[in-house]
Amino acid sequence: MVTPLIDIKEISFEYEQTKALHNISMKVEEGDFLAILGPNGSGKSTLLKIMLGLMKPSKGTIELFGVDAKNFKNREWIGYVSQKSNSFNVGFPATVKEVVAGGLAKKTGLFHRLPKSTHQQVTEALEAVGMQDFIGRSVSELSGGQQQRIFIARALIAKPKILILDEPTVGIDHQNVQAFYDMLALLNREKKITLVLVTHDVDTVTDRITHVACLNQTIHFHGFKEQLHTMSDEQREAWYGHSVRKIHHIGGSHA
Ligand SMILES: Nc1ncnc2c1ncn2[C@@H]1O[C@H](COP(=O)(O)OP(=O)(O)OP(=O)(O)O)[C@@H](O)[C@H]1O
Repeated sequence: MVTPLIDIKEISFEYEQTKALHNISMKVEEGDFLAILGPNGSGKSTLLKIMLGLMKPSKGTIELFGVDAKNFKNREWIGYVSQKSNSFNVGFPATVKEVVAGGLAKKTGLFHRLPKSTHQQVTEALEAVGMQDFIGRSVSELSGGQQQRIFIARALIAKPKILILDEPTVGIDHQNVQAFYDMLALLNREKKITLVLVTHDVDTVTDRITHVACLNQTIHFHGFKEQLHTMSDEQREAWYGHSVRKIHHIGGSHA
């Protein structure tokens, strides 16, 4: 049997007074392009942070690449682009090359001279996100969508096997969101990078993903997006409340 990249077993999580996640079990397999969907406050960011090993569940266990998260050493296998990465400090005059090369800092150490091979690695990472022509530009001069691609390149340069993105299209204008998801789908298909993301772009993301997880404290559905129509109206409503009509079309149901 193939080992899942992430295996979450019966986890729960509370923030002091707030119950955020309850008894969640799910696996992320190699090659998945998984979108975690849910209303505001449904625990999506919390779940990502637990997947990343940044927060410990109050109950349950999580295995990363078959190893208990507590003992997992190969952190570079898991890339993360946080929700706030594209709110870049415009006063900080870093170039695209410097920001992307920063993704190697864990390997080289922040203050070591970067080896000659770095330029090639930066170029390859930028090519993967369609930003190779911007290598010498100042990051603060780029649009929100371009900055987000740069931060993905920064995560990619460390050669992760899985990339986790928290609402990556925040700050990207509507017409560029489609192209952004196309770029992610290409990373998934051609570079074989497993992707997990949280998003509110239900309409746009649906064509590109392979799997969906519907979260609202518990998992209401997790599987191939084509099977989402097997959820009953009651299940959808329990998951998403009043906005349920908005997401009716996923998985081929046209209620
Ligand atoms: N640091 C924190 N301290 C206390 N409660 C928190 C904290 N972070 C999140 N919460 C609460 O935990 C619950 C889940 O929050 P979380 O940010 O994971 O939801 P989300 O689905 O990512 O929301 P959104 O779509 O609005 O970003 C919410 O009720 C939230 O108010």
